[in-house]
Order: sequence, then structure tokens, then C-alpha cells
Amino acid sequence: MEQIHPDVSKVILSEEDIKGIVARMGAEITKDYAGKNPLLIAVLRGAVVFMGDVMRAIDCPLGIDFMAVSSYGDGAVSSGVVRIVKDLDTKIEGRDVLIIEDILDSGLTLKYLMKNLRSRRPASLEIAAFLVKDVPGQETAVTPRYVGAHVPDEFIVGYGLDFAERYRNLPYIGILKPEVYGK
Ligand SMILES: O=P(O)(O)OC[C@H]1O[C@H](OP(=O)(O)OP(=O)(O)O)[C@H](O)[C@@H]1O
Ligand SMILES: Nc1nc2[nH]cnc2c(=O)[nH]1
Ligand SMILES: [Mg+2]
Repeated sequence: MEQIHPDVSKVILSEEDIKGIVARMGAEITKDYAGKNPLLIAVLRGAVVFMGDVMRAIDCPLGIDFMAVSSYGDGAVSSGVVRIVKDLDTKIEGRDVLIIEDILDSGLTLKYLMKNLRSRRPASLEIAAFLVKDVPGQETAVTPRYVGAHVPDEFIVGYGLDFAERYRNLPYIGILKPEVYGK
């Protein structure tokens, strides 16, 4: 039985749930990229845990690279400004690129990345988002090809997702108690 962190009000996805979701996504990606050699681009830092799992669930030749963009800093609200903190080491022109992201919330991060990466002329460009947050009244700016699960409009932590750099190492997906981030 998992020990729940005292700052977490509810576990939404257990380790077992996550394993099942990642296996399903890996199988979908494997099927779609058969005969290709996609480049998976993980968005640091939140997506590292999902990247580590999903790349091992994909059964075809692939490459990996990383980009760091940040819009949240240490807070729970997006600044609205996306910055590239670290760019790719790989040329993506002509490659089948799959962006690996932990969560789509306002969609600002992925909208920025799609535009930025598209301008480098990849052969294809898709998104695998482990989580998509359902925000009432908000239209999603981008549509991920692969989605792990939908989560409610709460602050989510664990499985790579932080608040002020904490909780990334929780093995499950949980809701952070609002009093912790000062809502
Ligand atoms: O859809 P959005 O509203 O743009 O939010 C999603 C992004 O926010 C988080 O990253 P953050 O910028 O906090 O950095 P991190 O990955 O290093 O935690 C998360 O990992 C996504 O990348
Ligand atoms: N940790 C975390 N980062 C986010 N970035 C955008 N939304 C979220 C969220 O719910 N949790
Ligand atoms: Mg991130």
C-alpha cells in the first residue's frame, strides 16, 4: 500500500494506473511509427519521468533529445511567457518528431513549442501528453495525438510534476492541497 504524502489531498493515478496508461500509449506510438525512426523530444524538467517510461514502452528504433522551456518558475500560475532555457542538440529537419510532455494545462508551453519546432521543418510533428487538464471554459490551444489521462482543474504533482521543485519524485499523480501553494 502506497504511503500518501501529507501535502497531497488525493491520489488520482496510482503507480499501477500509470503503468497501464504508459503501456497503452507505447503500443499506440509503436503502431503509428512502425518502419520509422522518430525523435522523441522531452520537455524538461517535468517530462523526464514520463519520457523514461514511455521510451521503453515503444518498440521501434528512436532517438531522444531534450528541450527546456519554463513559464511557471516556482509558482502555481503560468507567467504567460515561455522561454527556451535549453535548445535541442539534434537537427530535426525531415525527422518524425514526437514531443513528450507531462501535462497540458493552459497549452501555452506546447503552443509555443509546436510553432518553434514546426519552423525547423520536421517531416511530422505530434504530441504525446501524459496528462491533459480539463479547465472549464478554456479551449485547448493544441491537440495532442496521444493522451494518457484527463485531470481536473486542480494543481497536480508527482511523476515528474513539481511545485517549487518538490514532489517530482512521488511515484503517483496526486492533487496538491491548496493551502500548500497558497490558493
Ligand atoms: O500548458 P501550460 O500551462 O503551459 O503548462 C504545462 C507546462 O508547465 C509545466 O512546466 P514548467 O514550466 O512548470 O517547468 P518544469 O517542467 O520544469 O516543471 C509542465 O511540466 C508543462 O511543461
Ligand atoms: N506541477 C504542475 N505543473 C503544472 N504546470 C501547469 N499545470 C500544472 C499542474 O497542475 N501541476
Ligand atoms: Mg514542463
